Amino acid sequence: MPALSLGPVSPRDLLDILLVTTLVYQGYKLVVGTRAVNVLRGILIFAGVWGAAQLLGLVTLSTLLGRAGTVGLFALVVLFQPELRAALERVGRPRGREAQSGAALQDLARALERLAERKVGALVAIERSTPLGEYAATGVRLDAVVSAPFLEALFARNAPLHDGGVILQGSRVVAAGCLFPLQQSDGTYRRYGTRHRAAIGLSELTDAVVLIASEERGSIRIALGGRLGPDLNGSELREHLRALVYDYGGPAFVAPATATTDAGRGT
Ligand SMILES: Nc1ncnc2c1ncn2[C@@H]1O[C@H](COP(=O)(O)OP(=O)(O)OP(=O)(O)O)[C@@H](O)[C@H]1O
Repeated sequence: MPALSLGPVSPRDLLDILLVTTLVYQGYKLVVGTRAVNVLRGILIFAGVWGAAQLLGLVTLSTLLGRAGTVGLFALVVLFQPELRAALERVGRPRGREAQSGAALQDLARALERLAERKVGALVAIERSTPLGEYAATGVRLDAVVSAPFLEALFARNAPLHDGGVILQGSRVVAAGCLFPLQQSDGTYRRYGTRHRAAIGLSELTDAVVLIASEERGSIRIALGGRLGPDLNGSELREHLRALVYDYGGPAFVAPATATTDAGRGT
């Protein structure tokens, strides 16, 4: 059997390979940490079965999967419109935006602690890689330095912007009174109230770190990657904020290992 010859590899081929590799890696970075990663896995399985059907000459199956794939592509664009918009926004965003300062996180933790102690409900989303601009647009735009008294004032009962969520970008409060998407993909968190489900919902669609101070239970929790973490005390909250936000180097984050479900409700 003659040896397989690939011919000479030109600098243009190398550039081509390099660009495709970069494109695939950047694509991976865009979807990791969002619900799109599961869909990507589904697409790869689908493509695998389709490829195998073609190799084995299973004409009916491969035709069927081919047609379904074309329709599926359009369905994906409709289903993942928010993620696609966020991804394009992220690609076009200028680099070098303000980093999250340790002092802002300390203030945030202090505010959450005080609010939870007094059983005042609060919902705060910290932007990481996925831009939260579309959610900020549902509330009132602000551009304020993060400080504990300011955050406490925002969520104070009867304050005009206490309803809805606050969005932090770097060490600035960029919006308040924002509407987050409610979690609804499965029944795991159905028994939670809307504040918790809004936090889980946003964390499912983006890689934001979402903090909740519960009005009912006086507890603090973090929603991340579509999961709700356990109750946290002040020092645990600071530790999590340091790891998830301050030391955060990219989109590959780890969801809280001790995430709880309905079983944790009311404990
Ligand atoms: N989609 C949403 N986006 C942002 N905030 C929301 C959304 N839905 C509800 N909220 C906030 O949650 C509040 C209602 O919280 P609710 O008591 O239903 O939830 P909960 O999860 O039980 O929270 P808590 O433990 O604090 O009572 C609303 O007043 C509003 O401030």
